[in-house]
Amino acid sequence: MKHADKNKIESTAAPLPDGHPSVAFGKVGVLIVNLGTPDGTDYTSMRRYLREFLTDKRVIEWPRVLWYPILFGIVLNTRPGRVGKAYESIWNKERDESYLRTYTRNQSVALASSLQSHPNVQVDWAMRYGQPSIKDRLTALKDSGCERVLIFPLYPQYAASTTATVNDKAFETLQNMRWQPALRTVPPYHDDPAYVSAIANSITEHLSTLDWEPQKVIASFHGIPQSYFDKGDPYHCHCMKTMRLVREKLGWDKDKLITTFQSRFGPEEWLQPYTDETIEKLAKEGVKRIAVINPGFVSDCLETLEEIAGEAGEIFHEHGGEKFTHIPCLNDGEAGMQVIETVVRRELQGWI
Ligand SMILES: C=CC1=C(C)c2cc3[nH]c(cc4nc(cc5[nH]c(cc1n2)c(C)c5CCC(=O)O)C(CCC(=O)O)=C4C)c(C)c3C=C
Ligand SMILES: [Fe+2]
Ligand SMILES: [Fe+2]
Repeated sequence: MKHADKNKIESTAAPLPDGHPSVAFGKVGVLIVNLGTPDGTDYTSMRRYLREFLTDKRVIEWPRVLWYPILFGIVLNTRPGRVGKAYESIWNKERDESYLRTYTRNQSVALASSLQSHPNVQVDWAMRYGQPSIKDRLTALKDSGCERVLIFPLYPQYAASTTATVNDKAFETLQNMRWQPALRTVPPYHDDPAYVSAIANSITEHLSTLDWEPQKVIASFHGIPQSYFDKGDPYHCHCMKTMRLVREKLGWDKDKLITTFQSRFGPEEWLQPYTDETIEKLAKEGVKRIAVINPGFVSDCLETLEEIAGEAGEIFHEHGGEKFTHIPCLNDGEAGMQVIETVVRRELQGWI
């Protein structure tokens, strides 16, 4: 037996004695998890989703006594209607769901297919907020015989408000299990050569489809409050490292590829430079052609389709910009699946 085979799950069990409860075993689970999404764009669905999201202490770290009166008194009364309209504009009407859900499901199906040569591996998907929940899918994997489960938070750059809260939820689910599966969590892969190449290639491939060349390419990441960074969150460093590597891969200089942060929420200062302000400034300075990419988002969603492809494009045009293009996320395409499969195969080493 090769060294790496020692940890593999062998199904050499004898038949169960009479009266013994039936047990499923011998499998390895992979659970890919993205942020979440409302079930519908109506007020009730939006409120339920935002409530689950915005009561997460990993997302809003303010003391509850200060935050809850604002959340329940103002935010959850005003935001569901406004954000519901934004979701409506990017809703996948064919499936009556958000694209984030569509892409995440497709990624799970494609990953399962690429791991077909390992029949004991079972792939599933979940959302941190909304459905399908981490609790339900992790329990289903365990019940179907997964003795080992790899949790894959679909965020290349680690942030406590994304990666850690997925892992927290998975471990919280285990707290209620008598017979827990062994759990592994996927580390950030912001500097993985497969990911860096996929982002660099997606830029060059997209630009080759245009009959114009952008003067600037903006890499816009979701922001976090500056105070989270000051407390030690590595997110900013991960974003900056990703973009240094992408720039090196492309052989571009610093002026051509700019890193910015979007999606501010609340009155605090967030990571800077802000995407909207940068785009406005560039347009005012006379830059006429830009492209924007969202390397931190594995799948297109509200934040990329509405906030960037929609709103950011409008800001650019309003202030004198002429040509604007949004470079799509890797989604469930071949290059994106190559990244997901590479990371999963590496993290499953010793288990398959
Ligand atoms: C303080 C609040 C928030 C922090 C911190 C935050 C971090 C963060 N979020 C993502 C990825 C996504 N966020 C999305 C939507 C979204 N984010 C917040 C707030 C914070 N995010 C809110 C309130 C919302 C909902 C929309 C809204 O009300 O504005 C999404 C899109 C989901 C979809 O269904 O399309 C993603 C994805 C990251 C990566 C991140 C920290 C690094
Ligand atoms: Fe967010
Ligand atoms: Fe740093």
